[in-house]
Amino acid sequence: MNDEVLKRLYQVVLDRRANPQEGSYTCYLFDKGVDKILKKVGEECAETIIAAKNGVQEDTVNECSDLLYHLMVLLAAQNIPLDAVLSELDRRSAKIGNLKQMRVTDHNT
Ligand SMILES: N=c1c2ncn([C@@H]3O[C@H](COP(=O)(O)OP(=O)(O)OP(=O)(O)O)[C@@H](O)[C@H]3O)c2ncn1[C@@H]1O[C@H](COP(=O)(O)O)[C@@H](O)[C@H]1O
Repeated sequence: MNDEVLKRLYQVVLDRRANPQEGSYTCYLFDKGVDKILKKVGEECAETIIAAKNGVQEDTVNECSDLLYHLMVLLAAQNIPLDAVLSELDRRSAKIGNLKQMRVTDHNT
């Protein structure tokens, strides 16, 4: 396992869209359209909340995984590269890291 897994999953999702395969759940979602994909994102989000509230870590991990997969399908359906989200997260972590560093520096002067 490594942190490239989301990128690989996104590539598989793109490949399913370009090369439809029988029995593929991803193709089924693309066929149904964006409203179905959004419905699934909403369902998986709600299931994640319920699992977390119940406090069973294994269930929460499973629901978060379902949610991330469906988010990958949503990004692909909207023609948004995964890198757009990863870059935004990267930008925020640099910005927030800088802000924290500035607060520490202010505090020490
Ligand atoms: N990560 C996933 C993944 N996570 C969840 N799911 C599917 O998401 C569905 C969620 O279950 P639900 O009970 O909510 O939905 P359902 O009743 O099956 O179907 P709906 O009619 O409600 O949509 C299940 O069918 C799961 O199999 C996934 N399907 C595929 N992937 C990845 O996508 C790749 C390609 O899969 P295929 O497109 O199926 O070849 C796989 O190798 C995996 O890496």
